[in-house]
Amino acid sequence: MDAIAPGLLPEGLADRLPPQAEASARLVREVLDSVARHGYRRVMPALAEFEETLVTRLQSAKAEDLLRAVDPVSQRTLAIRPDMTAQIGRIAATRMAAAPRPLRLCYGGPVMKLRADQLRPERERMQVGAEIIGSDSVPAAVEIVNVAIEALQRAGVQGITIDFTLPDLVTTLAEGPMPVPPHEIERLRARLDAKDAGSLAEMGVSAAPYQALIEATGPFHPAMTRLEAIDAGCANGALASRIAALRAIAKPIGWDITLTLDPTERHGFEYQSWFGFSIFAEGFIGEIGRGGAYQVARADGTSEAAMGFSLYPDPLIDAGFGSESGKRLFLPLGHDAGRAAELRAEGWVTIAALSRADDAGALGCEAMLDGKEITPLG
Ligand SMILES: N[C@@H](Cc1c[nH]c[nH+]1)C(=O)O
Repeated sequence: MDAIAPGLLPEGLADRLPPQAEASARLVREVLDSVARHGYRRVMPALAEFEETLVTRLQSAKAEDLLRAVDPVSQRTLAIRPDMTAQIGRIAATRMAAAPRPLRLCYGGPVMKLRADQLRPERERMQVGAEIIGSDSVPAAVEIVNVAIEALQRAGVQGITIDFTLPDLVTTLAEGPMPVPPHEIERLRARLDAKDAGSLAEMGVSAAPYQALIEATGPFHPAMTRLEAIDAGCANGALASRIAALRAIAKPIGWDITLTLDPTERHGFEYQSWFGFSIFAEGFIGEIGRGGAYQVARADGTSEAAMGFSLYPDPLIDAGFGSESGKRLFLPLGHDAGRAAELRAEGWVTIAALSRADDAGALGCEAMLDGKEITPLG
């Protein structure tokens, strides 16, 4: 094998340099501060854990999608977390099993996937989010969606779109009022993913009623009207409670947020149940966040309802969110340390000379301390 060039990182991994490293930390901080005001308390799950505990807790990550290694210490396979929600579930089901419900927790940190996806080449991503453990009710969904929106808006994100989905919709219909043989469901879902009405028709009579679901996609209100028509027709009222829930979740959302519906969307919703949502922001390709209802498995075989959201803020950071350009002041050799401390307290960033060779301009300073005075640099 050839030697690795110095500074080369594996595909999909990258360092964050100034000023983005600081911007990333600031943005994560802003989101966490915003959710903390709603009573979410921070946990810091471990960076890696036993593969089986990550895979089984939510049926989320499939083992082959995890970055794994055999731990020489425990002789077991460890995996780097691909999604902190599963870890929050583990913590809630074990060490915080006795904590009162609903349990509100939040988190922020890097996660790692084995493979990049088509839209995002990076494998390591920052994830920040909040989870309610102990409820997946409509009020829990209302809170989670609104807390996510508020956190993004406080961070300055505009042009937010929330796309609602019903992750278990197809299974519910296929097992109930719109029956499809179990071995056909996957094929049906793939064709719905492709929004290909023609290929659905080719699947035969049992798949035909599903064509209407393709039409129930797009701006929220017209799409909901179409979903209601499906419910009144071939779904035989099986969706009534879901439709009412979606309307209740949508109701308090501000007019400045665009709402859409994509009832059969399942990409990224591997473990969510009756409700899911994706978050988009104007000018960004792909989602910047996602959330929904799910179940956390407990050791005794029972499960607990939960609801949460995760944001993936890296594209925002690349676009300049979170950056704050502090004014940089050069402190020459022998400067007045007391005055410099005062100026730092006023918000200046000070760069102290270590030798006569240090160049204020090259070090990015816009001013210099001259006695007690600030002198702008040309
Ligand atoms: N962790 C999920 C989103 C989520 C949080 N809570 C529930 N769902 C994801 O990143 O896709």
